[in-house]
Amino acid sequence: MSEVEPEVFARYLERTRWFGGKGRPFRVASVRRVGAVPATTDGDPQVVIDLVEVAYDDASGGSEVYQVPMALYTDPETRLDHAFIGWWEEPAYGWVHAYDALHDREAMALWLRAFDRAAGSPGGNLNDDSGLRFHRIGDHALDLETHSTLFSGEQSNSSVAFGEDALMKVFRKITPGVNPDISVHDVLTRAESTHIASLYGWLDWVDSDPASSVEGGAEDGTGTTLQLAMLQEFLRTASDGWDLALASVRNLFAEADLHAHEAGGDFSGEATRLGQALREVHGVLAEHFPVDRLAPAAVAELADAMDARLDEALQVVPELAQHTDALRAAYSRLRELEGVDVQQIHGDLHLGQTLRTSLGWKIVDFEGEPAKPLAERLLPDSPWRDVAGMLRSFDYAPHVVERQFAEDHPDGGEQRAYRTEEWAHRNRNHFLTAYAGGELSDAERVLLDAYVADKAVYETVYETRNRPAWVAIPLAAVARIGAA
Ligand SMILES: Nc1ncnc2c1ncn2[C@@H]1O[C@H](COP(=O)(O)OP(=O)(O)O)[C@@H](O)[C@H]1O
Ligand SMILES: O=P(O)(O)O[C@H]1O[C@H](CO)[C@@H](O[C@H]2O[C@H](CO)[C@@H](O)[C@H](O)[C@H]2O)[C@H](O)[C@H]1O
Repeated sequence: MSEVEPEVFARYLERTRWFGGKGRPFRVASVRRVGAVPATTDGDPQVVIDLVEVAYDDASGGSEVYQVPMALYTDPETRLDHAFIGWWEEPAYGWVHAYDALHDREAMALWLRAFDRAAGSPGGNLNDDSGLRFHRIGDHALDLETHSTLFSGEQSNSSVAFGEDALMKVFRKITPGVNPDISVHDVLTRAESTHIASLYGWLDWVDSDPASSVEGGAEDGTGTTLQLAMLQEFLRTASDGWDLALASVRNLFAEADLHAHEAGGDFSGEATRLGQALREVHGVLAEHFPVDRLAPAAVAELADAMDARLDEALQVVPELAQHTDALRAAYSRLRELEGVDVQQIHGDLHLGQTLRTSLGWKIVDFEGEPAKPLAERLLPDSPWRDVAGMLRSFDYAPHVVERQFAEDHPDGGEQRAYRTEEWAHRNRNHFLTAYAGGELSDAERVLLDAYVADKAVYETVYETRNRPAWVAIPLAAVARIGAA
């Protein structure tokens, strides 16, 4: 048990990018020490992991658990001032200064060494008395001479690159049980899929305290397993698919007289390759995870779920009200289907989850939609949900650039609007044709239309909450569904 005052963590959480409860009234209900990363020399810092339970005091209520790994030093480390959490007396170590361990190269080197030692241990597992278990798969030899660099992007988790060799993602919001990012990467890695970053290992903690009842936990006979971190191949030649798409649109806008297929930086070849990559990944997932066919009653439930999501969205985005008939009609057509094939999918696919490397496209982040409960994210779903996510992204990219251009160049709006639709249409078509391998059947079209509508509604809520200036993009898509 940690001796830290809960307020210390509350103040720290509010300062981080990854805390999902910002803006909501909350309090730290409990702090639990799960263990220490094994030190290898006397000079190493103590690296400990706490789980911080946050309880919300608003109408929605509920609670969440966040992982806070810390590097503890007896003297202040000014190089880590930006990652300072607090100072307090620890029963085992005395007075310590605590820093977020993800910012500390010394602490990260210890994690990497623990993963490395797991590779040489029986079964690829390194267990310590506290219940921390480092697992390794494959035969990649980790480069222990590298320095760690914490990614600085807007992330719901925290990723640290070890040179150009490996990437460790530390999950921040912790839900008991299997983390699909690990389980899906595990399967795709063993199946030698060429469109993902290979999994090198992961870190679990087994909660063997009988007094701690963690709901939904995966019991393995010795306790409840919580998955804390994932180590994988670092894609060193990667460019973000979203950034590449934006660059392509900018090229098109800069060449006012050219069509999308004539402009430099045409994206359609990449869209085709992305469609092929997704098809391959879905194929491997279907081979290795359960597949099922939803009977009409279950398909009706799918339509009901979309209706319910729209009902909730209307509370946040009242502008949706004028389009509800068209949206509900798109969902309702699902009820006419004789069945729907479902399997393990990505669940939250968009261009920002794709990386172009010298060896082709890679798909990352198989955790599913962050806002959904874990049990829902683990359920098989239609692959057309992923396809719809990508189609929405091909719509977003040119509209985002169009908005940026409009700020700097008030003239030429009509032509840019034409170019925007041209780019979106061209790349959606290339992606879809490559994915489907030909014309879509009527049933596939119904499924795809429903998922596209559902995703656009989700996006209106996401943008209203996170980037209100962008809500016009998905709202326009919803309006187009109404006009079709
Ligand atoms: N294996 C990898 N190699 C290099 N960059 C990666 C790799 N996996 C993810 N990324 C990049 O790291 C960032 C965060 O990854 P992501 O898995 O989406 O994290 P989160 O779950 O926090 O959203 C993204 O910019 C992504 O492009
Ligand atoms: O990447 P996350 O899993 O956190 O997904 C969330 O954030 C995404 C934005 O980063 C959001 O995606 C939406 O905006 C993208 C452009 O920034 C666009 O390409 C996507 O098509 C659009 O949905 C995603 O919806 C949200 O879940």
